Amino acid sequence: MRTVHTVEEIRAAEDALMATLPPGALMQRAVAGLVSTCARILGGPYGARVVVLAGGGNNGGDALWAGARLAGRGASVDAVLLRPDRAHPEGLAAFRDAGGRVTAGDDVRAGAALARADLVLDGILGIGGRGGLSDDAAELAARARADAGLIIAVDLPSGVDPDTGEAPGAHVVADVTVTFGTGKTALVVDPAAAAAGAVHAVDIGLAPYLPGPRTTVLEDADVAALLPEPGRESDKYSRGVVGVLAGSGQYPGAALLAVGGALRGGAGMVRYAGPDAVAATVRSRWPETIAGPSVAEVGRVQAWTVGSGLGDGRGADVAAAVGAGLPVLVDADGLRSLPDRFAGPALLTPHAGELARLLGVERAEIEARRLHHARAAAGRWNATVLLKGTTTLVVAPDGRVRVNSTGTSALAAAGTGDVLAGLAGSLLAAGLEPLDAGSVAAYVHGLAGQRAAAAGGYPSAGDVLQQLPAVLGSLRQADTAQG
Ligand SMILES: NC(=O)C1=CN([C@@H]2O[C@H](COP(=O)(O)OP(=O)(O)OC[C@H]3O[C@@H](n4cnc5c(N)ncnc54)[C@H](OP(=O)(O)O)[C@@H]3O)[C@@H](O)[C@H]2O)[C@@H](O)CC1
Ligand SMILES: Nc1ncnc2c1ncn2[C@@H]1O[C@H](COP(=O)(O)OP(=O)(O)O)[C@@H](O)[C@H]1O
Ligand SMILES: [K+]
Repeated sequence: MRTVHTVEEIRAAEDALMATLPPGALMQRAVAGLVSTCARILGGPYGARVVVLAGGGNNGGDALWAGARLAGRGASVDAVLLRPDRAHPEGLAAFRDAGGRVTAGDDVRAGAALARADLVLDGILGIGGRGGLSDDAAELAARARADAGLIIAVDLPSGVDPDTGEAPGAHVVADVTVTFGTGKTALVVDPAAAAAGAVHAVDIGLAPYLPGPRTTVLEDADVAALLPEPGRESDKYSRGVVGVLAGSGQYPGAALLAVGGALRGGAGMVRYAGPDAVAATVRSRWPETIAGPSVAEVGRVQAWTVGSGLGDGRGADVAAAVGAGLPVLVDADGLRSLPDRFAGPALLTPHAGELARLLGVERAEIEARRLHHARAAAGRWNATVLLKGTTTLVVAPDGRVRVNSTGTSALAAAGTGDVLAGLAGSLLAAGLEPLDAGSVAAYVHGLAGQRAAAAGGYPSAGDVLQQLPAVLGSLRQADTAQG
């Protein structure tokens, strides 16, 4: 599991750790990790042309120290100081001692150095940054992106907001970010995360001083441990019966995909509530499905998945499923019929457009502040909110956040959301809490998208669905091998 902490938590942990170390030792740990990543990426620093962009704080200090070390190993290094009056004194002295050249940001030599750089180290702002670069820094960042070979951001790409994942103004767009101690929200939540590139973490010994993380990124082993495992005594009821209220005459495919997602996700049984014609289509593909005309008449279930492709005019059925006192997942058209607040476990699965409609804001505003708005909806409806997109977020009303790392644009195909709704519904029915059900489903769904894409061409939702057993099988196998 990868952890994410707030700037306040990181600063408190750094203070506690630094109190046990000689002055400057913590920064040297960070610098050692940064230099070894740079050296590895450069294939050896000897002869490389490096430019350090250094702001006036400790982030600039890291970059200047790293520049000094790289110069000591034969690199040709220039430092561009954005705040010459506040440059990190020890870092700057070490840099000069190692033979590095120093220029001011407005010097023409800065542009020339960037134009021939193999590597630019972005040390303009770190966790002290408030988001948005000043005009001179923005110009250097743009030149670096246009002209230089590779940009490595120190701790995080300068100009993004560390704690929100928002990018409110100009910012560095890095190829790689070398981050220290723990993850930051800006490294996992878009749009900021898109500017971080590949993230390498450097252990500086902070972990014992950090609190339990509110935000995490699940990995294979975490997901495998959370997946329900049918035991010898299991029957179809204990594995979980999922009620599916999805699809319509207009969108019968949504019913097929949601039922398929639930069955392939491990449900012991699926009960489908809907019109006879759609039910017949569902049963021709999934003959094991039990069907009934309405939520009230379909029989007992352990959780409901409602809304995918449902169309208009089914509000009473949605209300019946939501009011059944069971865990419920609400997707797509079901989101038009939400109660004032949920009293029991609930998982809402909007994409940005649906969340925009729910909250009465523009879609662009949701995309710019994804975590903020997912949190707002989770609080407003007392429900876990899974906000779909390039990086899917799952936010519980108590403030815990899971960020999905397996997303792929291969999932950008009609109907993949219906598969996700069925899959997550099966996990709710198996007894997972909404945060676990949503984050495990998003993870597995992303891996299925990757596998489907690897098989070639442009995968359809059906192709993604078809990969679920293989994904679940390999996660379980890895878990068994580890355990
Ligand atoms: N502590 C440790 O032991 C370790 C720390 N480490 C490193 O230190 C980094 C944090 O360093 P930091 O706290 O000095 O802040 P940093 O990000 O360099 O910003 C400097 C100043 O810039 C300013 N400023 C803010 N926003 C701005 C904007 N938009 N545009 C222009 N200026 C802006 C603001 O000053 P102000 O303007 O408020 O006076 C702010 O204080 C951390 O990310 C990691 O790299 C590692 O070495 C591990 C050990
Ligand atoms: N560019 C992308 N990168 C990663 N995942 C994506 C991307 N575009 C879409 N997805 C995923 O694809 C699924 C689409 O779901 P949704 O928007 O509900 O579509 P539909 O209603 O057609 O099924 C979601 O899981 C979403 O996170
Ligand atoms: K930086």
